[in-house]
Amino acid sequence: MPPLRPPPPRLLLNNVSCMRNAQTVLRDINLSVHDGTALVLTGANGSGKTTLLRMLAGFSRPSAGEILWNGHDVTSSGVFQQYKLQLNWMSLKDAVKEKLTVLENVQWFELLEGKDGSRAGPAIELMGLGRLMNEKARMLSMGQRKRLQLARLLAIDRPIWLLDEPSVALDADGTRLLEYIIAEHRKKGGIVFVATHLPIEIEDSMSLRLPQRFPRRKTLVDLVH
Ligand SMILES: Nc1ncnc2c1ncn2[C@@H]1O[C@H](COP(=O)(O)OP(=O)(O)OP(=O)(O)O)[C@@H](O)[C@H]1O
Repeated sequence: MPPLRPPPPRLLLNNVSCMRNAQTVLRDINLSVHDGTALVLTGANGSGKTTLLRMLAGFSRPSAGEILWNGHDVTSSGVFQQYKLQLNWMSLKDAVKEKLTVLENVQWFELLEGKDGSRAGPAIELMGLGRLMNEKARMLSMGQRKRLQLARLLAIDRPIWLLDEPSVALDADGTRLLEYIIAEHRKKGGIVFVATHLPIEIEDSMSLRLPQRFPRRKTLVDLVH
């Protein structure tokens, strides 16, 4: 019997580089990402974390190399239409509709997906916003808005999560909840990318620290130490 081959990675980054304004932001990134994987991206401000997430989302094309999903280039037009349905993107621009209630904000995303809106309530409850379900979103604090974004992730339920600074503004409880939903998502085979400056506990995660792009100059912080 021939030896069993490991399954091909769900996502493969082959020598991915990115230029911005004639400067190299990312150089030769290589990653194999299988179902259930979490990757924590760290690095100084401007090191390219969001840029990499945007490329993973297919929003921008690598200037060299390729990103393959099931062996197909994610930026090729036929593939992108399918690939984008796999993605749940969460960024600092939260796209929360201030005039809608918390519930409507989540249901609206679900309806855009062609779903019936029934997952919104349980997702909001899980994220600890049950008592605010019928409040207008403009009433929410920063951390509550973040929890609302996380409720949207849960309600839409796509396999690949691209999370840019997901724990900013969350309290300790909120961060634990975030860690919990990431763990549960991975148990179902979901893939999670997290770009962060804040500590986050994700069991068996891969980590990628992007190098500082420019030699560091002396800053005020150096002068006061
Ligand atoms: N739309 C753009 N056009 C040109 N350059 C850009 C654009 N967006 C980002 N950049 C540049 O790309 C580099 C990487 O930015 P990016 O936002 O990916 O960094 P980051 O690691 O996410 O930073 P931070 O920790 O501050 O969020 C920066 O030098 C930034 O100025």
